[in-house]
Amino acid sequence: METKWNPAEGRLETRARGRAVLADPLLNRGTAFTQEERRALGLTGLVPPQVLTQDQQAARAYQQYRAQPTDLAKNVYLTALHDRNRVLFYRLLGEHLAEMLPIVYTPTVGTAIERYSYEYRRPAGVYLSVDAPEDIERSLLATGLGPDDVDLVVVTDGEALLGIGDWGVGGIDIAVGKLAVYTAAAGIDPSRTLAVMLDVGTNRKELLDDPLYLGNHHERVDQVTYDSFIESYIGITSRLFPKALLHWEDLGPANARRILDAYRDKVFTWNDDIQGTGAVNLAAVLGGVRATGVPLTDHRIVIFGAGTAGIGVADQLRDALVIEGLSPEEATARVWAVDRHGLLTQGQQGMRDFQIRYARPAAEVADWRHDDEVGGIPLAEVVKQARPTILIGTSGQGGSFTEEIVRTMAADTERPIIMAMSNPTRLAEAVPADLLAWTDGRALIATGSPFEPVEHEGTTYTIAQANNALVFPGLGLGAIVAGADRITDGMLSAVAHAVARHTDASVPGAPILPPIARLRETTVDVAVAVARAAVQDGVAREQPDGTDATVEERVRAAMWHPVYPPIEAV
Ligand SMILES: NC(=O)C1=CN([C@@H]2O[C@H](COP(=O)(O)OP(=O)(O)OC[C@H]3O[C@@H](n4cnc5c(N)ncnc54)[C@H](O)[C@@H]3O)[C@@H](O)[C@H]2O)C=CC1
Ligand SMILES: CC(=O)C(=O)O
Ligand SMILES: [Mg+2]
Repeated sequence: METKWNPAEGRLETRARGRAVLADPLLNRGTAFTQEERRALGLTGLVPPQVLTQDQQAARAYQQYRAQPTDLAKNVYLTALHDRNRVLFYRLLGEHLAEMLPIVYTPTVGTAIERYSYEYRRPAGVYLSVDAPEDIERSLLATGLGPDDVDLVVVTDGEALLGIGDWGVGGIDIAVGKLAVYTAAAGIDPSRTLAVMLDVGTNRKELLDDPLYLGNHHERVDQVTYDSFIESYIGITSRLFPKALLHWEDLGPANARRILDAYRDKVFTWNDDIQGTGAVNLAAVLGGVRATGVPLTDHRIVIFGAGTAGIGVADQLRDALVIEGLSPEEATARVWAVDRHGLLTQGQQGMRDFQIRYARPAAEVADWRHDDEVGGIPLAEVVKQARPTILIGTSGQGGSFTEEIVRTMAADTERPIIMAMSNPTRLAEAVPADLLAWTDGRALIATGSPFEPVEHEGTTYTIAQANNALVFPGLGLGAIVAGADRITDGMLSAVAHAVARHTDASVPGAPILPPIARLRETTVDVAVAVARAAVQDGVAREQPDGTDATVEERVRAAMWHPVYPPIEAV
């Protein structure tokens, strides 16, 4: 590689000179290069004479950011900064995390994905095509990264992006967005990460018909071709970058679970939508349950949208109920899962493998109301009959928690816990102001995308954001620090409990999750808990000595900070 970090000297060493320096976002610091650095790197005359401090650069960049007319324009501005000067991008993002996360992540990243081929400026990450599997290795090597150089790879195939569906190659934006959160929250070194787009086609006709669409112009490939491509990708990536955590994002429901089950015991991999969402949901439930004063084992849970995220959520709630003393059967029976054809019920046609466990016995629901349009027992009837104390939405169906449904639930439950987890904002199953109005302020609420606080009868309610962003950075950091080679259920459970320790929702209006503005602090605790769980579960290659302080010191020391390091022309 042209540029290398020299840990012994604590400096970057580069053979790059002149315009090549300015073109490399990991090296470029624009007007902040000192005169000496400019001379050594062949930059004299290639940047304006004045040398600025990073503070001055950050203030100017923030003004430019604020001057952008729309959220999409802000996203495009930040993407350009990310592609020009990565240190400055993270400095800005870290300083204005609560303000900018909705721009680089949900909800605006959803718009950026939809507009990808139109707003395109520069490539980001690595694009692997199903039509040329023989190029996988060459493309990954073209990054110049070697076996010790990569900690984390975020990959998507663009099929189920947030709740907006299949946007093909535009999915690269979610991989880049997730990496931005990893670095901003957990200080994962951005030069040690990779965003990968697996282009296996798209089934969105408007993209296929659009000559400007930048991905492969064919439909998604059949399963045999897909599986063989995935197998090649995993084999080659884990051989080239043996230490890297392979993060899966926004795969379609048919593939997400199958890939996780096939590989989670073989390589260092995890699925954010299944496992990360499960962990953040459990954290919110634990925070909410504490505020209700009713033990977890006495709660009844309805999940609306039994797909990748919904069943991931169900699985971790079920595991938590088992840890609290229920048998696996009793724990499973606490969950009613509703999908597009209504309540999952034994004998129902077309259920996915991973849904079957949650299908209710036909006898239990024999006299529950069937809705012909839905083709099964609708959510409203499930809420009426099952009398949930916890209602979770992972359906991507905006507004589906109607006033009638919420009022029915709240009639039976003192403090209903209601989580509208679907993204982006317009797909939330309900909005917080309505939930508070319909429950006289009694609901304990979380949403997947950020919402402003709500005033209700003299109390200000801060709305918890139940987004896997609250957990995946710490999970990644803890796993990397521990030198883990697998992600275990114990590590996920540790994540949820670590996050839940950061909340006290007993105060009126307080959120059931810690705020995004404190994400970096929460993340350190999550990472410590994960590193300890990795040791306990026997998957850590680096053995910390077991005391909290030491693990925490190791975690903090591993965090990258957005400062310009010394640089040496070699
Ligand atoms: N807050 C968070 O951290 C996360 C939120 N999500 C959100 O959850 C939603 C679902 O994401 P995935 O599980 O990845 O997608 P998915 O496609 O795997 O699951 C969606 C499920 O909803 C079902 N569904 C569709 N229409 C329905 C209807 N009318 N009634 C009931 N069920 C219906 C589908 O059949 C499918 O099983 C998305 O909006 C996504 O943004 C996903 C991951 C994390
Ligand atoms: C947050 C996330 O992973 C999703 O909405 O898919
Ligand atoms: Mg996702």
